[in-house]
Amino acid sequence: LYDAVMMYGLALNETLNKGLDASDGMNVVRNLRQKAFSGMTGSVVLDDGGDREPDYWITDMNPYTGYFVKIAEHFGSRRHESNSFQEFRKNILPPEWPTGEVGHEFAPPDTPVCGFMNEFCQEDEAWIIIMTSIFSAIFLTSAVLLTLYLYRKNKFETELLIQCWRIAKDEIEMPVASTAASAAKMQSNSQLKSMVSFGTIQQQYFADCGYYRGQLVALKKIKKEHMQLSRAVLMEFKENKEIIHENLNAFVGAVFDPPNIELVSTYCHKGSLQDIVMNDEVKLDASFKQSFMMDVIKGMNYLHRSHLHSHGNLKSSNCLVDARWTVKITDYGLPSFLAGQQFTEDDYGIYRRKLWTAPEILRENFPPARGTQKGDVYSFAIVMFEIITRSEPYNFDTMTPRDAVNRVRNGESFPFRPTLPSACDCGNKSLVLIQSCWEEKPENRPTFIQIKSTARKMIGKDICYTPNSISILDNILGMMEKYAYNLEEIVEERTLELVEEKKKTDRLLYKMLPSSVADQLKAGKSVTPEDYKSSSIYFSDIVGFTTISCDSSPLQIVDFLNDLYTCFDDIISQHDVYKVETIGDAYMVVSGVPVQNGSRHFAEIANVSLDLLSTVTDFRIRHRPKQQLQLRIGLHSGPCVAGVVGLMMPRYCLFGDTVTKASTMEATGKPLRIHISEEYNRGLMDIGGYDVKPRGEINIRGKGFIKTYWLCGKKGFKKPLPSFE
Ligand SMILES: Nc1nc2c(ncn2[C@@H]2O[C@H](COP(=O)(O)OP(=O)(O)OP(=O)(O)O)[C@@H](O)[C@H]2O)c(=O)[nH]1
Ligand SMILES: [Mg+2]
Repeated sequence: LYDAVMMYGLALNETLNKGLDASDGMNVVRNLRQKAFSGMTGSVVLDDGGDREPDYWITDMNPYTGYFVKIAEHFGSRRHESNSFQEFRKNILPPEWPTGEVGHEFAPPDTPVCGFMNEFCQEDEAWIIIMTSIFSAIFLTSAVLLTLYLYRKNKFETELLIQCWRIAKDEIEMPVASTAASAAKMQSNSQLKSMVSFGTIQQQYFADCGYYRGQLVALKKIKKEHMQLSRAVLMEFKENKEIIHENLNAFVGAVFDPPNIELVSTYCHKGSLQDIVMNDEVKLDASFKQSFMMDVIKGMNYLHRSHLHSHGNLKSSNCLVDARWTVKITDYGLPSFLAGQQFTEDDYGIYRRKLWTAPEILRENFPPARGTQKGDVYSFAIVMFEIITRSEPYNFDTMTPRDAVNRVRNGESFPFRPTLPSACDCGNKSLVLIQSCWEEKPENRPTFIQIKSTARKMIGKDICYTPNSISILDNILGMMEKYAYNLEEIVEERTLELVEEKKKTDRLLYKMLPSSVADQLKAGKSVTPEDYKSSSIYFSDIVGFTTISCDSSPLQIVDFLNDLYTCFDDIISQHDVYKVETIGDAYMVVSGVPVQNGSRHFAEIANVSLDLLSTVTDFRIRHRPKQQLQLRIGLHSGPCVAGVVGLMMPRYCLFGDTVTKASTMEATGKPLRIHISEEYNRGLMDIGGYDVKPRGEINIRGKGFIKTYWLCGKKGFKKPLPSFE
């Protein structure tokens, strides 16, 4: 503080001496430069900038003794007076550095390489960071890719080694007897047919089948006794397992237990396309054929775009038809696995296999194991020919398969092919498509993508399908819907007819039996006999009917009785009476049964009798118009029992003495007269208004002499009646 006050005092004095304003700090500070005085801390020297040049010395700690040793001195006060460096800086001892080195030459730089604020190294560092990041990214990516590659390779190899396609023979259960029989039956229809069609084939194939994990599978025996599972074969199995498409028959796996080697694939219930198209019992319309064609095209299109690239053995026996009528192509892939089979077929069989092979492949000494895509298109043309014509490609009655194959191979000036029909139910464009597919030059044949689009257009135009729904199932469903709708209408119609018929039957039943009785019988109940306390019974008979019958033909009699009883029925329908029966010329009517009517039955029966008698007076027999019909009527009243007798032809009958007596009244009466009993007469008298005359007493067998009466008319009865004189 002393030195500071001194310094300020000197500067202030000089400012004032110069006549400057001392209240301006800058003036005072400017007079502080280049000053020297002796202060409390020694000599104080200020340089041009007003900074103090101090005197000091530097000590260094001796690491061995632990004492500080003066190694240099600095005399700031002398700095401006001396000309040589040594005069104001004096090195006493060389400095010893923390590195162990001794001497000024080992002194660390006064400024760090990258500067105190890293200002000299910034650009370099950014560059290094960028480069480091790039290299790290490249390294990391490569490492990830390498790991991925190794992982996939490892996985692939593991999968190859695991052999997930491999099936142990005992994992396949043979179908139990009934299932096997039905499976055999399912096939035998088609297979048997194929045996007939290809009568000259010596070996008949039947697909063996079994159950693998509950699924019905077809087993195909490979004709090889020894075989190594090479890497190529393993790869092929893996490839086949990965193929999944609606129109490619699923490859389930293989039994590999040499000499037993079998391929296992999903079983198709309807057999092969060959079996179906050659079976006359299977009716195929155009839509079915087109659906088959579309299925084969879709399956092949997928196969050609898959890693399998081509089929190489496309033929109708390798197009299977499943339970839903979908075609599924089979026997694809596995070229190395299938190569070298020992076929035991004869010449016929060997050449038959080649009917689907394209001419350029037939000409090759070593045909490609997988075939070619264009070769598949040729095979497809032959399959399509078989579907459309439902016949074999060539007529083997006139030529052998060997001839046919040789002619195709030789490439005649007009290439030898199956003979196409002039028209086709699937549309004539199908024929054009077939021709383009079996072109001699492979490059002129279309690809399956082109075939698919042509077929879609063709089918879309010719047939009712829309291009997006070309499926036989859609077609069948459509047909079923229509059928169901139609069926509903038919059921409705039939129900109405049934109701009408039932009404007719009911009407007939109600005519034959009292409605209460008919209802009971309809309900399946037994009819209990009913007791009636009071009823009136009418009996009538045609006088001389036997004579009339003898003189007439049966038909005339039927006509006559029909006329008469229709007329009678018409009359009785106007009264409260019930017609019980007609037996020949006898006519029986009752009142008060089956519906009781108190004592009204006396009057009802009397009225009916008078009406009938009056009608008879006018009635003319059709074939004997001059003859007067004579009716004998007897009436009686009393209790009776009514019931139904018989099960086959149930009849409503009346029983009791009243019935017998009424019949007797009729039998003992006279022509064109109404003979009534004493009991009945009493009832009539109670009602009154009837004209009744006593007949006197007559002798009735078993009853003795009884009083009887004649009913001759009724008050107010205007209809004509015969004379009772
Ligand atoms: N029902 C039914 N029959 C089949 C099945 N697989 C094959 N078949 C029948 O077995 C017969 C013989 O088949 P394969 O042994 O493959 O003989 P191929 O098809 O004539 O000739 P390649 O395939 O060349 O060996 C076929 O014609 C079919 O009728 C199937 O899943 N279900
Ligand atoms: Mg096959």
